[in-house]
Amino acid sequence: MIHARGLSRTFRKKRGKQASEVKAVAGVDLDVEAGEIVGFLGPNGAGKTTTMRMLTTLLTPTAGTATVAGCDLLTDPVGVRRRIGYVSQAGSTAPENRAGEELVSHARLYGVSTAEATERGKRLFTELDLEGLWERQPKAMSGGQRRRLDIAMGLVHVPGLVFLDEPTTGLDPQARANLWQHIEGLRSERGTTVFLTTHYLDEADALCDRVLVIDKGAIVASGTPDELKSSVGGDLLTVTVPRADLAAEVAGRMGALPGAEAPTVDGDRVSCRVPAGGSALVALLRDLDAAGIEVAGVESRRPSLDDVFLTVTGRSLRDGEHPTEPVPEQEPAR
Ligand SMILES: Nc1ncnc2c1ncn2[C@@H]1O[C@H](COP(=O)(O)OP(=O)(O)OP(=O)(O)O)[C@@H](O)[C@H]1O
Repeated sequence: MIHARGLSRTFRKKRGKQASEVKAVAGVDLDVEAGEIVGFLGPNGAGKTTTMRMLTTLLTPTAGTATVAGCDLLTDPVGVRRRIGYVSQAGSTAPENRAGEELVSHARLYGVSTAEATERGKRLFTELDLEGLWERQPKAMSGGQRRRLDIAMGLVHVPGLVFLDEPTTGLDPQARANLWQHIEGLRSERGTTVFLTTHYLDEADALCDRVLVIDKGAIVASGTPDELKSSVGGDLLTVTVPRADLAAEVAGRMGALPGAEAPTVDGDRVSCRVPAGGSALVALLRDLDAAGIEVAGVESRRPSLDDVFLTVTGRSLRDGEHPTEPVPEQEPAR
């Protein structure tokens, strides 16, 4: 459904007399098969939105090729546009128009009849918890309601491929859960392919068949959430000791567990990665008990997608809470 090779975008920035280049996306190869839900993750400024804007024809690549929904991105952008839905971070509704009318006229642009567009629109309003807001102007809606309206706009023409740029940012937990259900429903009932960016790792874990991690404009990891988590190298075992002077002894015994990586000590906490946390924990507790060493707490934790992030990008996704400032667009560097 999406096949991109060497997709790149360089921006030229001018500050006073100084010109510089930003390689926002640097040679991305990616494949998304029909019916997949694929999550695109990366720290702030990694190149997610730029990649998405290229794949949706809103931005011209400086290099590379892609086919999107069966159409060539460079030679048939109109074909791509007709076959996709795109929900940008900024949204696409005019603040003054009535929500329902806006939705119907959007679907009409794709050749859907008014009757059918109205029926689909009303169904989407119910499913996305927007009932009673058909006549409301977006400017008089809450942020979460507007976000859900944006999503309805991206779906009303029933595209086979939907791009969602941070669809659940700003939604409350209930609305997020509804949207996840809706996205899963799109796939199971209509075979829709979904390509989404998110900052929520639990979302990627729960919703996505596959995850691609981008950092500094390049794909640095890809796989199912489980594959990525297993690639981190085992479960994280943590023992808390009642007195910090016991930590070195515990670290020595932990490091002797089969397949254990070198333990780290942080005050009264000793941690290391082991291939199988459950059995390692039992063995360690027996060993410590036999040696008469008391422990204050133990934990064995499976790697999370955040651990994957830390391993492949050297940063936690939670480090970059603040989105990068948008920079005025310049001509692409050729
Ligand atoms: N129009 C532009 N002009 C100049 N530089 C840009 C432009 N758009 C993006 N960039 C730069 O390209 C890089 C990638 O930005 P992009 O918005 O694709 O990242 P992102 O992964 O979507 O980040 P976020 O998670 O913060 O939305 C950043 O360094 C950004 O500052």
